[in-house]
Amino acid sequence: MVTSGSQVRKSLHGQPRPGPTPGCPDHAHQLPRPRCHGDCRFGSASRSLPRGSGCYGDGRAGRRRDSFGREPRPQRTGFVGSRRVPRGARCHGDRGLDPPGLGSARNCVSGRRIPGRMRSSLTPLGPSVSRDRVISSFPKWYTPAACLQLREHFHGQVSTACQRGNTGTVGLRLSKVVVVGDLYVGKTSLIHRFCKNVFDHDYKATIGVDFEIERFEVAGTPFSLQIWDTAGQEKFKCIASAYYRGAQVIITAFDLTDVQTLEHSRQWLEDALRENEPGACFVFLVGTKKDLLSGAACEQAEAEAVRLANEMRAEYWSVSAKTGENVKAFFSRVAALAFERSVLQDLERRSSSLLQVGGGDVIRMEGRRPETPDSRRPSGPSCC
Ligand SMILES: Nc1nc2c(ncn2[C@@H]2O[C@H](COP(=O)(O)OP(=O)(O)OP(=O)(O)O)[C@@H](O)[C@H]2O)c(=O)[nH]1
Repeated sequence: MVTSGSQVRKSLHGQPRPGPTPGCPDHAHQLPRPRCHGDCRFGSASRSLPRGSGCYGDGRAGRRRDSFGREPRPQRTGFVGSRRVPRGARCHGDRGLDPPGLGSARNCVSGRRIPGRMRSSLTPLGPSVSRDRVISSFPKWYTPAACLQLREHFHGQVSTACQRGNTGTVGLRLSKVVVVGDLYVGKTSLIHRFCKNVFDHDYKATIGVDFEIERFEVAGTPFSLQIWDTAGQEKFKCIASAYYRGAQVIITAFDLTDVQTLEHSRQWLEDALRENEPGACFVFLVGTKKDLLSGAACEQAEAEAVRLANEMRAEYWSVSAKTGENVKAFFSRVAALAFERSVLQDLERRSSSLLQVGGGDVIRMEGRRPETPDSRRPSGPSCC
């Protein structure tokens, strides 16, 4: 069940707003071309934009004005059949949408598809990412008691590949991050704190899904995360779950002050994993609203969460969207782990395609295959 654009999209006063829902294939012919004004987070004209993601940059650089000299109206970075509306707002949609994946990536100037061969040889251009999105050393875990990897430096093959600029298409692809969890736990607040550095005290329920794209520079290589915010309300679960597929990272959020939301985390993770290949996703368990707890209460909540994180084979983090505590460090860790896996997978893909000779024969491998996080992952519950 998915909402139709005209049914869900409402003005601030609750009046239906005509027009298509960006990202909806049914309205594809009516959608404006993705916009890129050179100062956007996608960078220059050669960058790919998901269809319908009207991009006016991150607000730091000059914006293009219309013919009346007006500033463009602020756009949601990735609006996909969803809208945050005041509590109690209803969703009446009933159609299915395919999440816009890489298949719909377009050249942001011409709107034409970039042929695969050409895309792989493109070097990202445009402005560099902001300083706090530059990751040069491997970001540390929150606690060694529940972490996905204890190493504090990049994998040797990844460092070498980055130094030689041999990271294939990694810099041009997006890694998908899906954030799930009960309603009101603070998923949207966490994403907005990181992507926009804002915090809103008012609760507005997410309907369906929404996404943001964040550009990083990891070990000197451009890298982007597509961060999907999903609705926690049960009645929107069927919409949100359609977007779980193809995730490289699953973030299960719970409210540190509400133990029930921690108990529900396991179910959220199961639902998200069901839509993905086994072992394909990094899993994080994130306790939100850390500012509301202190001392013994905080320690107790964290101890319970660490226990569950180990059962879920997840990395644990406590954060506060209100104060911003640990938010940047957390997403840097997510980006570094996702980047490292992407580079290793790319190396592996390229080495196996080199081994493939005409007629499908495969030459026996002489050296070691590049190690992937999956192949290194222990089978026990703790992955540290
Ligand atoms: N004190 C405090 N409040 C927070 C924090 N994060 C979120 N909140 C508040 O918690 C409420 C819910 O936050 P949201 O981000 O809308 O929650 P959500 O998980 O996205 O909710 P759904 O969209 O319904 O799934 C809002 O009133 C926020 O202001 C935090 O770190 N500290």
